[in-house]
Parts: sequence; structure tokens; C-alpha cells
Amino acid sequence: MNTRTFEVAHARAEIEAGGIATLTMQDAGVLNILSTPVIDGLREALARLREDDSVRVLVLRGASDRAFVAGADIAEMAALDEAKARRFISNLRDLCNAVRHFPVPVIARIPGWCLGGGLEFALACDLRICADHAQFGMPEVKVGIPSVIHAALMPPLIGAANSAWMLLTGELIDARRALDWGLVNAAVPEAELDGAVRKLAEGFAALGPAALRQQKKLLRRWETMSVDEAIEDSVAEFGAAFNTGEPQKFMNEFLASKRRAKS
Ligand SMILES: C/C=C/C(=O)SCCNC(=O)CCNC(=O)[C@H](O)C(C)(C)COP(=O)(O)OP(=O)(O)OC[C@H]1O[C@@H](n2cnc3c(N)ncnc32)[C@H](O)[C@@H]1OP(=O)(O)O
Repeated sequence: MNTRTFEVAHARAEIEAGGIATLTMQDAGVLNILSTPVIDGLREALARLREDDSVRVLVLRGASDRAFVAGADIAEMAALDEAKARRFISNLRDLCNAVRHFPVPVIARIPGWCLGGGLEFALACDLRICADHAQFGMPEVKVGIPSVIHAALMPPLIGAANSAWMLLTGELIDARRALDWGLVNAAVPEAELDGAVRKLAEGFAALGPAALRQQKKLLRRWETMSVDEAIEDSVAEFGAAFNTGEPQKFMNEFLASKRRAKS
């Protein structure tokens, strides 16, 4: 089976035969700005990708390499009143939640600016790989609004003090600091970004799809449970894994490879 593609307004999806899917956001400019039409297009594409059982890993990226996403659309937001602002942010929340609860691992490919709603979008992903000149920030306070929705994922990820610094000052941090703080998983030279994302995606695609989906589901569920509840919950989930056939397949392959190495 060859690579399949589909396009919706402002987004293009590519699903390779091995299960690596790439969703590219396409706004009119070079900064990959999240306007309502772009958010709507991404939500539609994610809903279609979610129904595709062949997808084993999803890479999120922008069409332009100047940014992952330089934020929500300031020109659009400048004209909002309270009711419209609620609708706008609910739409962005639903987009970020669609990523956060996407059934397989999601990797953010971050080649440049990753700001405001763009950082929230990246935080909804499971893993973030950036170019070493990328810049990160929550500059919302500088345009008169608080950082909201998936900004709430920051304190457990980078700590209370670092979150307070980013959210209250609106100042940017570079890729090195983002890596030190645990905001990103890896920062690589620009020329190596695609290779690093590819290697990670291929690693996921080679794993058992049922185990990966189960692990992602558990990661999300644990966030809402006490440690004791999470431990009990995972005991049941461990048993259920043995109904998929994957443990038997992968464990027997491991044992056979060890026997071959000895013979
Ligand atoms: C709930 C979520 C809320 C949010 O996300 S609030 C927004 C958070 N993001 C920001 O505050 C970032 C604002 N943008 C910038 O700080 C800068 O831009 C950059 C650092 C990203 C890039 O700077 P440079 O390379 O000098 O480009 P440039 O001339 O500033 O921008 C090029 C064009 O892009 C428009 N633009 C930039 N960011 C946004 C945005 N977030 N929403 C709407 N338009 C944006 C500009 O205005 C300009 O436009 P023109 O060419 O017509 O002058």
C-alpha cells in the first residue's frame, strides 16, 4: 500500500504505508498562525486521522519552517468580545484536546517560533523535538490576555517557578533552556531536525500498535488519578494486553533472537 494523502482547508495529511502520519498546517503566511479557519481545518483532519486504524504515530508540523506555530491569530482576537472570545478559545481547546487524546503518540516538529497558542498546541503533543535555534514563549500577557487551556500542562512539566517565569513575564526562552527545563525532549541542529523526527516516528511505527495505543491511553488516564488508583488501573490493563496477541508475538521474537545468537 502506498502513501495516502488527503487535504482539508488549511491542512494536509499524509499516511505512509508503515503507519507514520504527518499533519501539516497550512495558513496563508509563514508563521503558521492559528486562526479559526486553520483550527477548524486541523480539527477536521485530526478527526479523520483518528478513524484510521493504520496510523501508528502522528507528526504535527507547519508548512513553513520559520515557526511551529507563532500563536493564535492576534488580528482575529483583537476584534472579539467576551462571547466570541469564549467560542474562539473553546475551539482552540478542542483542537489541543484532539491532539492530547489522539490514540497514538503525537510528535511536534518545531523548526522555529513556538509561541502562545502554538506552545499550547505543542504541549498537547506527547513529544517535542526542536531545532536548536527555536524560541519558546507564552507572550499572551504582552497582548493583554492570560495564557490558558493547555498552558495548565506546564507546571507539572517544567515546574512551578519556571512556569511562573514564562507565564508572568511573557519572555521567550531558547531551545537550550527549553531542553534543560524539560519543555522539549530534544533540540538538534536544524539540518538534523527531520532525521531526528523521522527516527523517533519510525521507532514508534515498529512497535506493537495495540501496546502503544494502550500506553498512550494509560498516560492520559493516570493524569486524572491518584498514584494508588493508577497502579490498580494498570494491573487490569496489563492483563488485557495479553488478549491482543502482541505480547506473545514480540516476546517470542525476542526469545528466538536470543536462541539464534547462542547457536
Ligand atoms: C490563546 C492563544 C493566544 C495567543 O497565541 S496570543 C499570540 C501569541 N504570539 C505572539 O504574541 C507572537 C507575536 N508575533 C511576534 O512576536 C513576531 O511576529 C515573531 C517573533 C513571531 C516574528 O517576528 P518577525 O520575524 O519580526 O515577523 P513580524 O514582522 O513580527 O511578523 C510577520 C507578520 O506576521 C504577523 N504576525 C505575527 N504573529 C502574529 C500572530 N500571532 N497573529 C497574527 N499575526 C501575526 C505580523 O503582524 C506581521 O504581519 P505584517 O506582515 O502584515 O506586518
